[in-house]
Amino acid sequence: MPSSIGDAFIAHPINLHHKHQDFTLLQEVPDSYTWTQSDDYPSGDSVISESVPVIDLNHPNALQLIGHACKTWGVFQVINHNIPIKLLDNIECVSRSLFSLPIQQKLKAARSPHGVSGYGFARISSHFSKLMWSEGFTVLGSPLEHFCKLWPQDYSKYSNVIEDYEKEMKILAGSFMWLMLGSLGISKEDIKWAGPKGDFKEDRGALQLNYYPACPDPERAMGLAAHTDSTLLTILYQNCTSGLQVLKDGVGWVTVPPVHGALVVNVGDLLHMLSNGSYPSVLHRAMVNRTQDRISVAYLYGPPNGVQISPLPKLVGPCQTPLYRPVTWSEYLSTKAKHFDKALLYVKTCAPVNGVVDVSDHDNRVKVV
Ligand SMILES: C=C1C[C@]23C[C@H]1CC[C@H]2[C@@]12CCC[C@@](C)(C(=O)O1)[C@H]2[C@@H]3C(=O)O
Ligand SMILES: O=C(O)CCC(=O)C(=O)O
Ligand SMILES: [Fe+2]
Repeated sequence: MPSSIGDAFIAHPINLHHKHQDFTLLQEVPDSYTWTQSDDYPSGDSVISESVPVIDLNHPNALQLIGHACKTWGVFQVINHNIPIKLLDNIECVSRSLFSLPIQQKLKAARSPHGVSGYGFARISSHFSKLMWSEGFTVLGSPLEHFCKLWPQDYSKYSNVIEDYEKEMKILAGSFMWLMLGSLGISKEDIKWAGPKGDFKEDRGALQLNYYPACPDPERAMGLAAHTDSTLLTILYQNCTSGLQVLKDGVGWVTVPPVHGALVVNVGDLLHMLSNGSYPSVLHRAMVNRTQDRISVAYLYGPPNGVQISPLPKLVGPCQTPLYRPVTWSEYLSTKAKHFDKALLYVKTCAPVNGVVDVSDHDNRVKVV
């Protein structure tokens, strides 16, 4: 099993046989980018009767509001988070500069099939037969190695912004951990790996820059297909073009409108496990726009290498068994790379008895039949 997230995909490299596209040359959506219902394409319009909560972190009841949003939606937007608007502007500028480089230049920093960092299709692309109308750049740790290839002259001004952003996001993500878990009655003593000061100093994150070019036929294209994040939590900055949608049980796809200066926070699969299923990891996707391009930056936050995530004992009733078995982040990423939307089933302690899933006898895992 992989021991760090940089190794998580070694056993499951992505081998896409499609060439990278220069979207600016496309006057129409090619067949390989045309999604239909059977490709998991969105049916109908998104719902506007309900909206994802926008929470002011200075509100006296912020903790309760966050807890409620996590339980009912698995996602919320936050304002007054103390991240300077200037830094959000700067990360958007760096992303725009990167994606507007010529395709040959971007490919110099291409992600390797078994790697995490670099330029390329979203990792989940290998689970779909159609291509997504987007480009991505993933940063794990320092962006220097790749940025030297993209901008041989002035890589440091770009990498400084990324490093500042990563630093701020890491601190913010640590605070969200306590806010999201605090509302479930979890305190600093309950999580040993939070470190002696409870500041989650050792935890780590990856940064995903996403670019969605304007699309001549947005109804038939998909920016980023529906997925849950394999994280504890994700903090997303989206620019002023809408595109993010979340699926709410019994309601449908709901657009998360950009709110100036706000950040979107969503529950990932690992926090869902830690909460013993109380918090859903929200299914989300990104749609594209006919006239405007769109940029988003996701900070994907997870536990340190080697730490096993399992339901917190306080959240498992005295007569219950925990819903999930312990897994490290890299083990889970590897399971996700192989089984995608079935990954959570594979880490369940027992299979549902509805006949969809069967317990395999030889490796003690769940087999989907
Ligand atoms: C730490 C992570 C989390 C990853 C894999 C790895 C690096 C890149 C992340 C994303 C970012 C884009 C959506 C996603 C679904 C994808 O394709 O790559 C994410 C995935 C996950 O959350 O599973
Ligand atoms: O672009 C968006 O709004 C969503 C991006 C996303 O889901 C991701 O990077 O994991
Ligand atoms: Fe996501």
